[in-house]
Amino acid sequence: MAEYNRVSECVGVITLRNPPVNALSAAVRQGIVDAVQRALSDPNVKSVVICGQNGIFCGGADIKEFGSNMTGHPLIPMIHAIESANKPVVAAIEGSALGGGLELALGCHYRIAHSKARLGLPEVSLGLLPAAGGSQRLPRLIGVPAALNLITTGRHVTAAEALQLGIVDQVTDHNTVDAAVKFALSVAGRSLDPRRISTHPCPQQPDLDALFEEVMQKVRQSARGAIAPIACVQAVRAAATLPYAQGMERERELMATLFTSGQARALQYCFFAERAVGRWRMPSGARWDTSKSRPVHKAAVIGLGTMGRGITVALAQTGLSVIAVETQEKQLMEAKQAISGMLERGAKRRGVAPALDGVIYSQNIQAVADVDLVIEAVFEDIALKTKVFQQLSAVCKPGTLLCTNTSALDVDQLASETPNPELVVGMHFFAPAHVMKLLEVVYGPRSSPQAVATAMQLGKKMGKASVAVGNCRGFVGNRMLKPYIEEAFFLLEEGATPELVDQALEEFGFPMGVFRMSDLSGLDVGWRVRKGDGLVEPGTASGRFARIRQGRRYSPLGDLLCEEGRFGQKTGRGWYQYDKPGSRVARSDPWLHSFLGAYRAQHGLVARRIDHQEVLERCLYALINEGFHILDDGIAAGPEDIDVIYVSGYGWPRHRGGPMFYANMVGLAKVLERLEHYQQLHPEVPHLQPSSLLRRLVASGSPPIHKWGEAIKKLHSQL
Ligand SMILES: CC/C=C\CC(=O)SCCNC(=O)CCNC(=O)[C@H](O)C(C)(C)COP(=O)(O)OP(=O)(O)OC[C@H]1O[C@@H](n2cnc3c(N)ncnc32)[C@H](O)[C@@H]1OP(=O)(O)O
Repeated sequence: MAEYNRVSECVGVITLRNPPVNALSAAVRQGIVDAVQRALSDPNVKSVVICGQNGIFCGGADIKEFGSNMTGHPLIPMIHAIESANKPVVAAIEGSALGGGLELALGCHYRIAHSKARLGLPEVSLGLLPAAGGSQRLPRLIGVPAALNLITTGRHVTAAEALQLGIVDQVTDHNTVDAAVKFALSVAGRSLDPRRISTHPCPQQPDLDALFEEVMQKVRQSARGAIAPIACVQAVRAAATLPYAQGMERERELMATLFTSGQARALQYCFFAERAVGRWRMPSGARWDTSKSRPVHKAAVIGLGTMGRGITVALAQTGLSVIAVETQEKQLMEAKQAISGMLERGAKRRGVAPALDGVIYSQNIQAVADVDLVIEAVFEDIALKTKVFQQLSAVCKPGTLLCTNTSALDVDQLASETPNPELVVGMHFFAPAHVMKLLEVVYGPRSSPQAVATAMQLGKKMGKASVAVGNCRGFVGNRMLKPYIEEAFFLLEEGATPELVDQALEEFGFPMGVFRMSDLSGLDVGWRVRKGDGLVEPGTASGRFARIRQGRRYSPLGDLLCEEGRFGQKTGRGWYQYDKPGSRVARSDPWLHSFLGAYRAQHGLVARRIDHQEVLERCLYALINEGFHILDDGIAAGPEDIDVIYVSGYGWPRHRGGPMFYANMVGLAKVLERLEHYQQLHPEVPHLQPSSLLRRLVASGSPPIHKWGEAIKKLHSQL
């Protein structure tokens, strides 16, 4: 797992071999220890180079080992042995040096990086801190402010930035191992004392206390309940204020707390879940590894409203050539200006040239005749979308993939209106489409595996967390959101306020509670949908029966606010009040509170005290319950798909892993018991009726989340 060779007579080269990322598994650690010993005891060897096979130095500790009892040679003494070696050790960094990989490099006396290499300490994103001495060595090497920035954000830096910060000693465009060997030869015999980072004091920093206070405040604010960023600040503070050995002790204590925390488990689950969703599969048996995607060189976007503009930008930024179509000249000109601005700002941020020439604007749908893929993003209206799809079928060359950007419409119905339904898939983007990470790729029963593979591949190219899901009302994300929002409305009827509900959800970790979010996205959006569903009734009927519609409990609160013209931020009034239309700072609104009081009186509802626990259980367990229905229906292939959707697109706190992971952490039996409890209290609310899959999983002993797939298969085969 670590190969040892002698080159140029006197340089020992240690190559980490553990594909795909040369993670520091127990076998690799042992291999390094043995090879270092061999090099140091060989009198012919004057210096040592450590590198990784296949163009990647090291992706860090083996995250898979974290879930088990870690055995084997520990990382810290291994790195210490390298740093205290009496022969120079040079790290030859190609590809990535991340986490434990960079900590290993920091234990070396010199670091040479390829110009395309990326370096970082991303442990914080796994709920950890760089606890193989990284939190103590990096501040000593590059100073406290820069180290705090890297360690608390986990961001990766380019080789150029690493050189500027002083993390690496040299950057090369050529063969990195050759450069490192040459370098190792040149430094053989030099004193190593100044090169042992752990022996350096931290560079002096004026106003250290003020700096730490400021950073801690910033981190607490952005962490939204995550504990690792705070521990990272504490560890760097130890580096700045304590001798190395004591700093290491503090690093160890902080790591022990993080390591056993549920948050680290949740974040590591997210890491693997994000990769697992790329290995999509459909109920038909089609899979990612047996379905070939089609090349997409040229794409088109139809409809340049907010979504179409964002999608055009996302496509153009991947280097694709894009035809952007809008039939009205004025709208086309406005869109062109807006898209160019977005491309320019994006390019400036990324330090590249804007892809302005990549977009061709047209009023004529004929312009898309030779594209490989079209994304239709016209208004959310099935008749309009059908018309556009029929036009596209007539205009596009044979085999062009037709994608619809819809958040709720029936993808299969749309497909059935075209001569080639196998070429149709949904691509549900989230606004703003060039920023938001999530993409639901929606397949209907007739979508071909190739169409799904192509949309998934395109999503990956756009840097999206792309999740393949089946076709149903609301797909996965919005379908689960419905019971969540309905429960929040019911809680208001029963005595809660928007402030109380939002506070409970924001303390849980959502960036915005349900009512602040509703004010941001516009109350009229849901109103329109409810009207379409025939749920909105005019008038002021009172009593319980006025709140039973289509056989189930219904809260008209949102409709009543819309009737008052309260659409949220855009009108300056919604569940909260705002200084003026478009303003973002939500303030409590006395009008709303008296409105709720009058509403309850009208309907004979007596307000009761509702606590945060009830808010969380009612809103979150209703949402999770729908997740179980979705799994049972085969709309999502596994819990990971649902969790990636919620973490990437719906603000579910990442350190809680996603709704299905959270249910697993809370305990399925507990979730079931609370749903049964609330269902007894509210029998007219079907979404509180526990899903049969949840019941069956509990009855089969609540298997851990990574075994749900097997359990679901077994349970289905028994039906
Ligand atoms: C005492 C504690 C000391 C140290 C703590 C640590 O070091 S924690 C680990 C810190 N390292 C990281 O967080 C890096 C994680 N990996 C990545 O960011 C990327 O994988 C990387 C290295 C940039 C490569 O990206 P790429 O897009 O090329 O590949 P991909 O992400 O799809 O990964 C390929 C497969 O490798 C698996 N993998 C990646 N890193 C690790 C790892 N550190 N341990 C175990 N496995 C890892 C990844 O899961 C992929 O496999 P798959 O089967 O598809 O899940």
